[in-house]
Amino acid sequence: MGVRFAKGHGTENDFVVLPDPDGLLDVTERRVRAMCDRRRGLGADGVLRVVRAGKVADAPSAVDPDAWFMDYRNADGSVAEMCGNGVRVFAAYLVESGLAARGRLTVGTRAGVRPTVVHEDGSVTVEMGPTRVDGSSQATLDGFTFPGLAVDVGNPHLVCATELPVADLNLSSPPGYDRGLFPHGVNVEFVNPLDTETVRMRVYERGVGETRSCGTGTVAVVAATLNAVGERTGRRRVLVPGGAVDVAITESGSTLTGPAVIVARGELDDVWWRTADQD
Ligand SMILES: N[C@@H](CCC[C@H](N)C(=O)O)C(=O)O
Repeated sequence: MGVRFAKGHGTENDFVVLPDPDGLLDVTERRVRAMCDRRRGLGADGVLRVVRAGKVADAPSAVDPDAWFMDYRNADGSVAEMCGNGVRVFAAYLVESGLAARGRLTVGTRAGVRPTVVHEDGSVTVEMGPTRVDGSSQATLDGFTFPGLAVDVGNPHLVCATELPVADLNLSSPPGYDRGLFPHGVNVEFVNPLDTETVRMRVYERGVGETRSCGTGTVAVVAATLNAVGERTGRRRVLVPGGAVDVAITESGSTLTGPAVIVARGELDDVWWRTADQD
């Protein structure tokens, strides 16, 4: 019997979903890298293990041990605190698999509890928690320097608004950043504010590379965009290469609304799973 999986995406930020309610799977860094590899594996930006919080050693104590926990890994095998698009796909998976009813449900993450609503049209709203603007910094890319704002959304972001069209940037190699300020790495967003309702963004994700969307990144971008015009609350539509999401920043937190799609379900070959840990 192979290892069950599903494949899903949220605005083309794609994930392998691994159902493992009792925490029995040994999801090693090597296996994550192999699953996410687009040639020798299934191909994905990350892995979402679906497990009861009580079975996860580093789940925060605020998460009910019986709650579903999103054990998120980046494509390079590293663990990250939060993944906004991942929570939408995770919630859609729970509903489509009969593990939770459509409507309100709660997802545990390393950044804390994320209340979520799966809507009738398949879109998902996630309460993303508070955002924290941590001050100025800068990124470098292709010989250019981009002033930016550090924003924490449970995971670290550096948001760089620029007049250069983001579509023209070369994100084939990682942007440089201040390693003193971001000792554990950072997700870097490049942003063109378009009008008072819309911004366009591209992202280079820590542990992955350029992705077609980053949910926590879109929230960081809206927090930084509002900060730049002296506002603490507001909403924006964020255009990403993989589609569009809607973000609201309120006095008490933030929400992210966007699509979530389950593409396929299947089984990883047993021999492949065993050998994937040996490379
Ligand atoms: N794609 C995600 C963010 C995933 C984690 C990130 N790469 C990190 O290391 O912090 C999202 O949708 O938020």
